[in-house]
Amino acid sequence: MTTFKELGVSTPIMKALEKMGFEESTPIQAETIPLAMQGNDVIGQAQTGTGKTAAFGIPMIEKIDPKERKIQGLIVAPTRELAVQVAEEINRLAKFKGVRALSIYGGQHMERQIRALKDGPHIVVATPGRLLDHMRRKTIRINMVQTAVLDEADEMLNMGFIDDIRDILKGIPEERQTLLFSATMPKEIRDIATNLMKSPKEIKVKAKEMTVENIDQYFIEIPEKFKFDTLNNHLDINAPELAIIFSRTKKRVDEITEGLQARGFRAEGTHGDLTQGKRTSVLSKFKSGRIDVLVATDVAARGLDISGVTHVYNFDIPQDPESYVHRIGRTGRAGKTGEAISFITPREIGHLKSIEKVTKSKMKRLMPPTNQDAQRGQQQVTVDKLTKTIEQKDLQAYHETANGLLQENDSITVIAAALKLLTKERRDTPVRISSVAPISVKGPNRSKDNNRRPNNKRHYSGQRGQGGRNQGGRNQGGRNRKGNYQKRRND
Ligand SMILES: Nc1ncnc2c1ncn2[C@@H]1O[C@H](COP(=O)(O)OP(=O)(O)OP(=O)(O)O)[C@@H](O)[C@H]1O
Ligand SMILES: [Mg+2]
Repeated sequence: MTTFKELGVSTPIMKALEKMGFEESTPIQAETIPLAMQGNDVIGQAQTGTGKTAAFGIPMIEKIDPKERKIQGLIVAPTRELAVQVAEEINRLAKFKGVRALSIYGGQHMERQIRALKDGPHIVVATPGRLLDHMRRKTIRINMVQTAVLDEADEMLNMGFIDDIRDILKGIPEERQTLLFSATMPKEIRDIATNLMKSPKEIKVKAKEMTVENIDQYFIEIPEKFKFDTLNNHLDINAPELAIIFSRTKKRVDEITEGLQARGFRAEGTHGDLTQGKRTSVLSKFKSGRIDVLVATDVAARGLDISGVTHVYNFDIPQDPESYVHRIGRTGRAGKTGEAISFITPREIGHLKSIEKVTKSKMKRLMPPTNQDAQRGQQQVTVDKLTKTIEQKDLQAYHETANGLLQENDSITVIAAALKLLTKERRDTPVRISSVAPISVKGPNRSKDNNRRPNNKRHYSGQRGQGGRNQGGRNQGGRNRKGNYQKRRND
């Protein structure tokens, strides 16, 4: 392991790193920082949650002259939440150098942003659409930018942001340095990226698997109509500290959220149709633990770093293996462990295999828990809580009352009553989730909801459902689907 000092990081940033509790660099940081500080263009690929933000953030901050009140660094990120988060991390890193980062994104008041831009930030973190808006209105000056970063580069290039990115980069001096980062980088996307850069150095942190090994990956084969109750049972058994449930459509996100609330969970949903204010407030409630379950579309799949996320559920399996990697990467970050559980309908088993092939990791099969399992699981959660309290040994004040109770009842009854009181009441409010077609290779365009462009060049050909009705055996299904997956990549 390499220390940041060994990487040539300057004193003010060292001070910030110490405050942030970063003792050693992560592999992507150890490889990127020196190369980027020498001025190289870099394509950096490393698993989710391994510190890519600081890997590009530190060399960017190092190059900035704090006395020059002009935008010298520009970071482009695919979602608003991510832009905010990256700006926060940059500000933490840059605090003692007097360098300031500002996030700008759609859905926020233009006037307020313009005022904030006039305040002279050194670094701007922006979503592509809003940044272009400012460029066209000439309310942002990026002609002094020396370093440009595309975070989640493949995501932005993949679905039609390529022209936007090109337009953005055209506004920046040619002698700029360009850094491009993501946990996934399909070859074709990397080729596009390379065209935007000057003989980039490629850093790929060697890993056997695309996913980090501290995430335990499971799948449950389950027909569509049983998914919700299975999710309910699973949440009861696992009692996650924080869980994210990914679903394919905004409508299903709303329905799952309402269903979970009706069953007594503290859950809220987020997707691209909500106002920015709502999205921000849901996320901050989740971060602070005021809700335990976040239901989301892929808008929350990329880059979000929320500590305490112990479980990720794919209520619907995503179309792309890359999306799978990013979704499950919301847990198991910075060396912590996590669990990812994907619900697969029987027709989607082939798709599961194709995801496993690309990610080079295996999901273990879990049997769907029964209601009885859930009940037992819930009681276990209570028992664990009781045991913890017993271990704390601070119970003297209750002894007399306890004795009194035991004189009138037998101990089993008393404990059973305590367990009952402490166990979350299971509700069986009926919940109906409208159905969706299973993922099929020749399925519809992948429905993401962050400002996809209509001129999306990558699309699935064929009719909805065809591939999914492939009745071939599991392996055959996998082969077919993989074949189609590759076709999509090449079209
Ligand atoms: N050297 C380090 N030591 C300890 N913690 C670190 C270090 N570098 C980064 N972290 C922390 O690890 C977490 C994940 O970092 P970050 O969000 O940059 O990951 P990422 O690689 O960009 O992941 P993703 O692919 O999901 O975007 C953050 O909470 C960050 O503060
Ligand atoms: Mg990131």
